[in-house]
Amino acid sequence: MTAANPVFVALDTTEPDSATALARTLAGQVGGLKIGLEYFTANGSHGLSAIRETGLPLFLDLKLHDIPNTVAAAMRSVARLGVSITTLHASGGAEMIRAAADAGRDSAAKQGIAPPKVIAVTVLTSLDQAAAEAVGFCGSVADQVRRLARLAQDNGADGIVCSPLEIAAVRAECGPDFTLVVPGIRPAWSETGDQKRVLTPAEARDRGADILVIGRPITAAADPAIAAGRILAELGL
Ligand SMILES: O=C(O)c1cc(=O)[nH]c(=O)n1[C@@H]1O[C@H](COP(=O)(O)O)[C@@H](O)[C@H]1O
Repeated sequence: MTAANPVFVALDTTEPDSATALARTLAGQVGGLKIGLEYFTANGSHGLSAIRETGLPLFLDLKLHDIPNTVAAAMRSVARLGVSITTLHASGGAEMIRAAADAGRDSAAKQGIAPPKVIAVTVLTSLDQAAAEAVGFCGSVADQVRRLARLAQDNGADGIVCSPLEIAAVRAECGPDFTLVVPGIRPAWSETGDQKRVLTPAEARDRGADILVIGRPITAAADPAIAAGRILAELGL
């Protein structure tokens, strides 16, 4: 179930003007726009209006992680914003995931709008094996991702976030209809930065990613439209 254009660009900035300008510049090239903590904490839900005008699907990446009652309440508000995708941390546990997924669907239904896909973050792509062990994850990162993917699917999440390296393991565990959102995407010509578990856009797509989340390789490029065009060409789009 790979989207026609799987590229979602991460508009990681606090500035509404630059986010909007970038969104307009890239609107004809990408499949969607991701707004994260950096932007949302600075601008709140009002900051979404101008970006929404591009007409592209919005992915509101807040990575909720708290007790079930708190996350469910936050998810009710997120679901009223009319975004297509949102995130929580799978490590918040079964009850938290279930409460959030149910709350999002109920809240959207009351508004008569489609619910956001609830996507559970497994092991952040900025963690390598040693860093994952240091926070107490046991076994290999791939095993931990697979375990959290199973927990997420069993408790009503629509999909997960994982690095490109775990796509095959999660597909085998969760099947073809579970949405795999994949950051840690680095074209051969771009810097890795703080990302640890990375592959190129084409490698991630070929392994079965549904959504490729790409930030700095596009947004920090001298010309973001040219960088996006290069990535689309590598994907054959
Ligand atoms: O949930 C996410 O989107 C996410 C999860 C994860 O494990 N790793 C990760 O990088 N992300 C997000 O994906 C984007 C990656 O940006 P770049 O590293 O600039 O391509 C950022 O907005 C991160 O917040």
